[in-house]
Amino acid sequence: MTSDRLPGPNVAIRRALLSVSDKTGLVELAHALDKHGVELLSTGGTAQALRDAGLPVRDVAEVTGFPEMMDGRVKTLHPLVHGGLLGRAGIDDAVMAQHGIGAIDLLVLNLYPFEQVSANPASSFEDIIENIDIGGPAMLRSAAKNFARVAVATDPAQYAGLVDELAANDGALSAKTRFSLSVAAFNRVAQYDAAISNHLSALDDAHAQQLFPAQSNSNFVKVMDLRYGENPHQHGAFYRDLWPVPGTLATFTQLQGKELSFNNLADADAAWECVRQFEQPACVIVKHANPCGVAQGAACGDAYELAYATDPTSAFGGIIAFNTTLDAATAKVILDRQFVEVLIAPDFDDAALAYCAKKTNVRVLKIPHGEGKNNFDVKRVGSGLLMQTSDIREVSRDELKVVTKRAPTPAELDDLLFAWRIAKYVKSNAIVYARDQRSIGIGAGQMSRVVSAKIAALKAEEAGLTVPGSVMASDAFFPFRDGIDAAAAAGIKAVIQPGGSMRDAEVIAAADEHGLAMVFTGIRHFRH
Ligand SMILES: NC(=O)c1ncn([C@@H]2O[C@H](COP(=O)(O)O)[C@@H](O)[C@H]2O)c1NC=O
Repeated sequence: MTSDRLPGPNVAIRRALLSVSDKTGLVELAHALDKHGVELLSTGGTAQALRDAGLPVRDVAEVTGFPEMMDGRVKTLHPLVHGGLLGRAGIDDAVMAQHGIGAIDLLVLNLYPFEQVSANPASSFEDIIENIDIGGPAMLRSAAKNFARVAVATDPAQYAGLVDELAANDGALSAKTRFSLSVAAFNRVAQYDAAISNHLSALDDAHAQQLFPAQSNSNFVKVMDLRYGENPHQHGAFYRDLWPVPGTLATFTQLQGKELSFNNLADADAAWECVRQFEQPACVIVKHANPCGVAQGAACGDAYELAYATDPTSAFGGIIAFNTTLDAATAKVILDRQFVEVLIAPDFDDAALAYCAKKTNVRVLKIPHGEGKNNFDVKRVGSGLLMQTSDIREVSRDELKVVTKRAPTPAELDDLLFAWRIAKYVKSNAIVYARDQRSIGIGAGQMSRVVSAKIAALKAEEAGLTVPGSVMASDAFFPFRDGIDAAAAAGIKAVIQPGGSMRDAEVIAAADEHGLAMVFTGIRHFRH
């Protein structure tokens, strides 16, 4: 049942209760209500703010006959308040009259800032507990349950719409508005309770916060239904975090193109996360969640040409991401040359967009740069959830340990770090061949490392690229010397890998035999 089919008349707003922690927009809203002749009831600090603005307001304490007490722990928890919110028109009129309960038609309420206070390391445990709002959620639930007669606003962002509707409807609110406000209120209560539960259930006996709470409660907001899931017989939808991290995929704006699919979004995430790590203009082309070409160049066009040249066959129908503004010349080259599912960039020249507009099917996503990264990564397994901190570890030059007789040259070192950054985004077992800040061959998703190395060489050969002189990155250690032997046979000159195998000595000896330079990162980047 959709909200616009909900039966029910408009409700004239005659009496409102305002009780807000965040006083943004309060006075403006109250003035609008006052203009419509609405009686204003309010709690301590809110009432004071309204009085200071010259508005007529009645204290809830006067209505209930009880003072606010226990430092605000008890203010509105009273039948004269909850009866006023919960009483049903045409059903409870007699009992309300019998007990002198006046109907409240509008609740304007936002909650104690538990999320902000609990996230602040300077907050004491007592402060955090005092910021668990009790009366607020109780009133939100009462008003939201009774949407047939009552409207409830939980966020200053809703006020302007309310004021407009009251003006257009002669001081009344529609059933559709009341229902959508009710859903928003229940959502807010669910978010709030989830935040309290997550915080408290992550505390140990000394009240120190642990990384993983004993119960994990998540809230995601639907961005869109998708045509289908990973396959056409599956259903799909895309949700974002309540507060999306700046710079991540969920902050995208689709500027043009066909409806995004489940796989488009999964691949777009891989492409964007890989490309945004580079400082120079870079391009990443992704197919089936793996980069099939990555390069840095003087400008986005150069980067694209080099990335494309790694594997033109796989690039067909790919997701192409840039970390710089896409210019018109590059847009033209791409769109004239190849079929592309999604184009991603932090910005687009107007002329580039005009060119894209000629290919109406191409999805164009703008994702503004931002510093953020998701803190946690989750994966469903059966009726369970695997949760981990995200793989956001970068390896710096000084952390690299040279383990071979020959140390990498400065140019090899640059390429090793470049290849390492790509390997992090390639499904395991991942092998990346690279030279001069461009990928030469990528072997992904194999069950054995040596086969991934062979595939990387095969890809380079198919693309007509020369392997000799390239470097190799491996996302995890080589269990045997065969991977090094295969790489040396292909002409690889330097290797970057985590190290840590039982047979490291044998692997290092193989590298020395072939005159390779090899560095250990001490960090592994499995990606499944
Ligand atoms: N205890 C109660 O009965 C109660 N009733 C409303 N509140 C909260 O008091 C706040 C507003 O307080 P004030 O108007 O005093 O600034 C709102 O965030 C509201 O959610 C209450 N506070 C906490 O539980």
